[in-house]
Amino acid sequence: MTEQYDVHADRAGDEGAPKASMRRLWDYARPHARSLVLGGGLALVGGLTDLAQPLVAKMVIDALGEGGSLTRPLMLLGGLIIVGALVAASGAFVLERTAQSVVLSARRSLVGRLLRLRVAEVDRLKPGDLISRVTGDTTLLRTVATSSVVDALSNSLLLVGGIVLMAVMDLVLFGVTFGVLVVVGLVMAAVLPRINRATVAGQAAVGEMGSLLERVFGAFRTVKASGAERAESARVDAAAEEAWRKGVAVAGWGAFAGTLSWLSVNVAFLTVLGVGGARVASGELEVSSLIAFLLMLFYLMGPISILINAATQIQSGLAAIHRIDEIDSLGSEDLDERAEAPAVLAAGGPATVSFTDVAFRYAPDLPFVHHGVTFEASGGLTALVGPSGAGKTTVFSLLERFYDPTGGTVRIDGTDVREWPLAVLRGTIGYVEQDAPVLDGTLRENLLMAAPHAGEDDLAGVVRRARLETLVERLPEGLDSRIGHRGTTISGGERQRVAIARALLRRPRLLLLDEATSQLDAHNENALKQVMLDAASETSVIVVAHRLSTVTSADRIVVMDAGRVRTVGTHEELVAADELYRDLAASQLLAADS
Ligand SMILES: Nc1ncnc2c1ncn2[C@@H]1O[C@H](COP(=O)(O)OP(=O)(O)OP(=O)(O)O)[C@@H](O)[C@H]1O
Repeated sequence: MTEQYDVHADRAGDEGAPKASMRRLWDYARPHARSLVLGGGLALVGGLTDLAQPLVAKMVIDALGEGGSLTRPLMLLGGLIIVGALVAASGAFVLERTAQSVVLSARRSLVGRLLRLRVAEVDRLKPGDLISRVTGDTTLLRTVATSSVVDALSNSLLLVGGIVLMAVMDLVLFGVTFGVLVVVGLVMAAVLPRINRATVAGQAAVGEMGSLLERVFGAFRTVKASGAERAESARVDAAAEEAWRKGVAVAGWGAFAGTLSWLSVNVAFLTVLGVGGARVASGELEVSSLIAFLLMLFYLMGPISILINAATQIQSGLAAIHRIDEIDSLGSEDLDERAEAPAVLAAGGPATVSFTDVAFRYAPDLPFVHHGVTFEASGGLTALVGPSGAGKTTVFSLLERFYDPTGGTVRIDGTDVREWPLAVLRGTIGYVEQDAPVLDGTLRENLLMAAPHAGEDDLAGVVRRARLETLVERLPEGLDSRIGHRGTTISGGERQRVAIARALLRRPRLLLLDEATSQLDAHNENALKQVMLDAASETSVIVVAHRLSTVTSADRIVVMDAGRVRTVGTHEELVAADELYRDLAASQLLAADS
């Protein structure tokens, strides 16, 4: 499925310049406008004091020439330097703090969006790449949305200020300098898009590395058992190398732009020195004016290189925003927990479920999985049985609204699930997935995940109902023991009962239980059967049963085959009347029990 991924890390680099605009950059910066203005203002004042230094230096030289006192101009120069440094440092701190805040809000909003993505979207994505967007791409925003924008604005002002002063000082020398600046501008216009493209491709390669690592750690034992460490690490290496290549390209273009502008200013310096020297010799220009002009030219090297640097960083920021914004274009869920449930849904007691002519496929380019599924389940224990791939687990996904049907209607308590507020719908259902995942953390955290406010009595109750007492006793710190990454320290059967206890703690009106195919021994199987029957006495339970032995006493058994409901009945009725069920029962040595 991952092949269809269209927010595709590795393709982003081929798409030309990212579409994110300066306006989007401003969207990130706007909430911090006040700190930006403060930080930028301080930085600008710091810069202006620098700008004033050549003028004061001219005063010093003039005073020297006229034999006047040096004390005042020198004190003025020293004061300017100290005040300028202090003001510039405060500005830098305010801007850096704001930059961190921009990253924080970008991360918060991105994480919020990611967790609300529709399951169908996540099916197509590479989680490792998504993680790199939250961790890596947001980091690129750090300086861009603040310092770089401020640098670009303030140094443009300083540059313009410097140019105007130069024009006032001497028009001929100004003409020479201006010509050089035009050349620098043209070079930058050619280089920036290249930096932009290389940055996007570099970030995409970093995302690809994340995806590959996630793939390895998702099946770590299999990778080891297959002796595939070397091959897998070669894949990650290749992505890392691609990131390196693009990073080097960015560095290369950046260095080229920087050097060229530096060279140009030096050429301008020499030309101004030559032309200016000739004009001083002919008496058209004072020596102090030439020195001040040259100082101004050198001073302008600062704003020019900062501008070039800012422009380069802004390209990286735009590339990051492009990747972050791609998440926005994906389908997300409305999980408004304050949404009101229709009156009928507020009812208690076991929920009723009905599927009416439901057709469904996972994606438009995939074949149909359900071809008109119709059945009802109200209270008690309902079992879904049938060959692998018949579409049983898909029934649960449609009830949870992980996906919406392509045709037909899924109803709970007579109301189309699409009309339920999503949070209310999922609050009504307890869902135990087939591989019953547990999250890294303590047993208690795992149980309380779906019902954080449940009390100790409720907790003890579900531990008892899910037959978890022995596990709790065995674990060194009872409920507060860590059960590890993916439940590595507990058995498959225990994991499943932990998942059931978690689901029961939510007091669901409908419990969906996808039975594991192979994890249970006879003891665990019997325990599971008892847990299911207990739960079915107070709520509706639907179980996808791979072992008929666990569901022979179900109130109704729905036999599914190739995306259709073949028949519905009790175990005895089906053994008598349905050939497929009889075969399934016979293959599991159950027919004789009936
Ligand atoms: N997320 C998905 N994207 C695309 N196809 C899927 C997805 N999940 C399941 N399928 C396909 O849908 C079909 C039905 O899958 P489903 O899991 O509902 O069957 P099942 O009856 O529960 O099978 P099993 O008994 O093996 O668990 C299968 O062919 C499967 O490959």
